[in-house]
Amino acid sequence: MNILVTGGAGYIGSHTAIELINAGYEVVIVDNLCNSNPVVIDRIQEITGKSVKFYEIDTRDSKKLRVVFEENKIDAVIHFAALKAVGESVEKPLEYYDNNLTNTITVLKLMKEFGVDKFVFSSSATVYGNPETCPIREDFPLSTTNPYGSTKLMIEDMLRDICKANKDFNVAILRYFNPIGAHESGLIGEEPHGIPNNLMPYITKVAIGQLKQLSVFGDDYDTHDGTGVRDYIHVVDLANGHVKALEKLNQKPGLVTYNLGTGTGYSVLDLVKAFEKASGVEIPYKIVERRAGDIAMCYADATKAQKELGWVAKYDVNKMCQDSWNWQSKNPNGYQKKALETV
Ligand SMILES: NC(=O)c1ccc[n+]([C@@H]2O[C@H](COP(=O)([O-])OP(=O)(O)OC[C@H]3O[C@@H](n4cnc5c(N)ncnc54)[C@H](O)[C@@H]3O)[C@@H](O)[C@H]2O)c1
Ligand SMILES: O=c1ccn([C@@H]2O[C@H](COP(=O)(O)OP(=O)(O)O[C@H]3O[C@H](CO)[C@H](O)[C@H](O)[C@H]3O)[C@@H](O)[C@H]2O)c(=O)[nH]1
Repeated sequence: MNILVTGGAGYIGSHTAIELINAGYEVVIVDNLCNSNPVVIDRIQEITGKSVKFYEIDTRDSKKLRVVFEENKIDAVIHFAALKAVGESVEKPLEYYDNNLTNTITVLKLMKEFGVDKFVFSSSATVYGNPETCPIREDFPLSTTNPYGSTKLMIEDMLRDICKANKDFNVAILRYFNPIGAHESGLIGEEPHGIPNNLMPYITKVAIGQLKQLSVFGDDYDTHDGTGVRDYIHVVDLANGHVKALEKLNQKPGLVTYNLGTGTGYSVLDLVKAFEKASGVEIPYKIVERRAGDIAMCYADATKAQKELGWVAKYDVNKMCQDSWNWQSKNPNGYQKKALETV
């Protein structure tokens, strides 16, 4: 089977491409590289020993994307391509609505035209807004607090409408919790531009000496140590969730929705301690004000994916920290430095 992976040069897409290839799928990647580096494609090939077709295309560009459907018999699409920074989405809402909605509609229209009936969508736990209780089940109420989250919820709504109207279309909405870690080779990982917004990349940048100390956003939340609690999940486990979702779509289930998380919450300070233990590097931190828009606690009830997909996260927080550090320490400047060195 040929799987079109949009955004496949990005953090989660690249790890998923590897797990798809390992599971015997052929992978076609489309990415405009707005948040990724072409070196990733070489690394995927190096890790898997298989070749990957890559098109540098903006998925909003229907004319160019059509060529991908013409040149390849696509059986299913896994749609990662999106802009994903919450803060930036508040500053640049139009760019977020344009990129995330337009590109999804363009992909879906071409799928309809070419008779492709399986679609896996990267959604986010952000669609649960500020949940009243944890763990969060898939049937909890949905709401959003920023334009990025709204794009995810709008696309989910669109997919629910499409599946109501077309009983032959199959969609897996996957709501990711907090992906961290990297492929254990250390060849691919997360490479945020500028100062990281997310906790784990910030920690690894402090560990490598590029940032002085971590700011912990608030220690007065109603959690076991006052700092925010999240459901961190190893990116390779998350990637495997996509392989399982594809298997499910082969059974033609219509629309299905799954949380992909471990079901366990760790606080900011828990993660700092786990990282220090895994890496042997001390992480200096200071407690600062809460970050606007943050919630106290967010972790999944992951039992639905376990029951219906036979998927369960295998890697613990120690492995997540080890692999994040392995990636960061082998690539202190991300892909750019390595790319120049290997020239
Ligand atoms: N990382 C997270 O914490 C997280 C959590 C929940 C959901 N998600 C979602 O998962 C998906 C993948 O996230 P990621 O962390 O790998 O992000 P990423 O930025 O590393 O990957 C996204 C990729 O999409 C590409 N892209 C963006 N717009 C495009 C367009 N118009 N045409 C072609 N390519 C385009 C980027 O260049 C990038 O390579 C996104 O949809 C994101 O919203 C991520
Ligand atoms: O420098 C930092 C960065 C983060 N945090 C704290 O660490 C926790 C995790 O923060 P992240 O920014 O890593 O992750 P979020 O849970 O805030 O958000 C991420 O996961 C969400 C899903 O749960 C959405 O997908 C969102 O887009 C994505 O950025 C929060 O308590 C946050 O306050 C810090 O203390 N210091």
